[in-house]
Amino acid sequence: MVRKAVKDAKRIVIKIGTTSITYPSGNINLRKMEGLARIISDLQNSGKEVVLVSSGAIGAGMDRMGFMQKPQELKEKQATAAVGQAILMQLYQKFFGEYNQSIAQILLTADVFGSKIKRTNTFNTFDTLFKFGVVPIVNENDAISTEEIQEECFGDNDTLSAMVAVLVNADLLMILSDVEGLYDCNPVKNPDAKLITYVEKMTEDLVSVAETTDSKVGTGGMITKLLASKITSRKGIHTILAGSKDLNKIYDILEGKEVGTFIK
Ligand SMILES: Nc1ncnc2c1ncn2[C@@H]1O[C@H](COP(=O)(O)OP(=O)(O)O)[C@@H](O)[C@H]1O
Ligand SMILES: N[C@@H](CCC(=O)OP(=O)(O)O)C(=O)O
Repeated sequence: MVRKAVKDAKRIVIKIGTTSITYPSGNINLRKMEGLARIISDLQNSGKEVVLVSSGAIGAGMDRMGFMQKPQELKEKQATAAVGQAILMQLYQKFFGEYNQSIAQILLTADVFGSKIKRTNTFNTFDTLFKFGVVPIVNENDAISTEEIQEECFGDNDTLSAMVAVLVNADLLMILSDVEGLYDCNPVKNPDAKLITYVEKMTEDLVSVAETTDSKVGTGGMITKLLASKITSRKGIHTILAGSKDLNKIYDILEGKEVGTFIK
């Protein structure tokens, strides 16, 4: 029933993780990026306003530089992200361009959210892009911002997507990943894991079933997705955690169907 609220969502933040837009080999999953561009362009045509928060800069950079593992040194990670971010935007430009959908790149750093002036300026940019019908594509500015890619810091694009959802007064945050939603235990390790379809309130018990990730490219795993949903819930924004395997499910979600995990 509560999923009906999703049907009315006009302004939507969609976050896609590295594991979704790369193959396990590390190569870029062009079909996934292309599908995402087609569906988002179609949603725009239907009158929705979509922000895409896309990870994958480090993954795409690793692919281009021929790295099999994430570089260990911070400066190497940053350089890899700088290479990869340009590749990501080149591909998005191509795929969105096929549907005549304009896109914009917004690279954010954590300090933006802590400063009223920067927040206002950033909001004004988003708002103007919405007015022009442009899809903003957001990532952290990894080349200069150490918070996100340094191991000992707790920054990631799940949290970033929630902060963007709050900043732009979104109606819905959709976090797409390689798993279909929140399970009662890590489904990658437990084949019997059960999908939790509805969360009224994020409790400590639920957070405790979430683990990080064993992926070579993902950051934060399920923990950061749940923490992100806490940020949005506080502002009355619903979050859906769903799988990216079949991107057409984005339509089902927006029709109020029971897909993934709905977090009130
Ligand atoms: N309780 C859980 N339910 C679902 N996924 C979980 C859970 N605990 C840990 N995970 C892990 O979270 C991973 C998704 O996070 P991550 O690898 O960071 O993806 P992304 O790149 O999409 O952000 C899954 O592959 C899974 O291994
Ligand atoms: N900003 C980084 C991604 C960080 C991140 O949170 O990654 P992910 O867990 O794949 O969403 C990048 O573009 O590589």
